[in-house]
Amino acid sequence: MPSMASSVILPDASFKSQPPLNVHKKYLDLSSVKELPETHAWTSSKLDDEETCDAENVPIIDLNDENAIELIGRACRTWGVFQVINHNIPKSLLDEIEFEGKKLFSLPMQQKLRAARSPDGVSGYGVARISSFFSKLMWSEGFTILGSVSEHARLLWPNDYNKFCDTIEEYQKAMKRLAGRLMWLMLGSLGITEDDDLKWAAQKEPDDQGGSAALQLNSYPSCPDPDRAMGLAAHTDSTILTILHQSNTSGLQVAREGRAGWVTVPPLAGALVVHVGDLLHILSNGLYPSVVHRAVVNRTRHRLSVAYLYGPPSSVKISPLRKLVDKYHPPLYRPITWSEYLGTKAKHFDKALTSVRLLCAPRNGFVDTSNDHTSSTVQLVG
Ligand SMILES: C=C1C[C@]23C[C@H]1CC[C@H]2[C@@]12CCC[C@@](C)(C(=O)O1)[C@H]2[C@@H]3C(=O)O
Ligand SMILES: O=C(O)CCC(=O)C(=O)O
Ligand SMILES: [Fe+2]
Repeated sequence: MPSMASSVILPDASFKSQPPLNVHKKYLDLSSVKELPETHAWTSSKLDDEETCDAENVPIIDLNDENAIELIGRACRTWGVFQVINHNIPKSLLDEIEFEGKKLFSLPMQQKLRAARSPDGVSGYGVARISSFFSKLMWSEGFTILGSVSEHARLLWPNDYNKFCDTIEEYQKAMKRLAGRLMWLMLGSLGITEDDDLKWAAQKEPDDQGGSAALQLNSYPSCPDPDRAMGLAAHTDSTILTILHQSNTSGLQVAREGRAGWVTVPPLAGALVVHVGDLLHILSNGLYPSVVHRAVVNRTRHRLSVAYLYGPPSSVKISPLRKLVDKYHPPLYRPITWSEYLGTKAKHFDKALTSVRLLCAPRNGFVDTSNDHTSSTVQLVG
């Protein structure tokens, strides 16, 4: 682990009283910085060498389209990401969560640090969890909500947190419904309408299906030197699927399987971005690869995004769906729960999927030796 990581963890108790401003670069108030500090300067080659290629666009899918399932299937196989329209989430709710997010991040640093994520924790205010894998810091701040909203909101706004909580709860409820619907469309496109492996997901009532989720608010202040900064480094999400609402400022980029370069996902008013996550990659036995994505920053505009990170109940074992496995298609991943997977991700980051991969040597003489989950090639050995 980079040496910087160990030096940036503050004891939780130190924020409780009156923490000094800018205690450490990790909690630098980015919106007040006029010049990019060395701690946040990624080598320029990291950004420049990877030419962006916008020749092809991420698919936009109308959920009212009668061919929605097929279109989703194609998007999941080839991109791992698509935008959805006619998703029934009211524009007013998207605007409200954006407003509440902006309000949160514009609080003074001392106030945000009252809700700081503890060193081993998941929820609260802080830098991206994956920061510890990089020697440079990212140009962003985040707020993760897992479980009780009010617990954290109370720390931020001791006297007036109801509005924030109401908006978050309404958003979570609407997203849970949409996530369940999207998951069944994605599974449907794999030919799966019900499955013994997916009892938890059986949709009796739209509001009554058993997934769980985290909500991540991301803030990317305008940056004095955007070409050398990184908003959120390249990663895949440890989810079944993620629903991302990006404000009207672009920044999200995705990598496409087997191709060089980054493709920008342009913000489209009212549309939501859907990512295939690592757990769907596992469920689909690698047919729907999770999408590698990142966020870049810009010189003039502050950007906000809200990610609804959807997964199964935390202790349900996830493994390649039985219907997708046979003697010609052996299971490529071992069973794992969402919580175990998050632990694996925290330890192995981009090698997490590989670390749960089973090495298969079927009798046809092929062995899957790929040690990188972004590659689904099967190589001949011996
Ligand atoms: C349920 C999740 C999923 C987490 C961890 C935990 C809560 C916060 C999520 C994120 C959100 C930002 C990118 C990411 C990579 C990160 O650093 O924190 C995500 C991570 C993951 O998808 O692995
Ligand atoms: O801000 C974005 O566009 C990406 C956010 C993201 O990837 C995440 O929260 O997991
Ligand atoms: Fe992500």
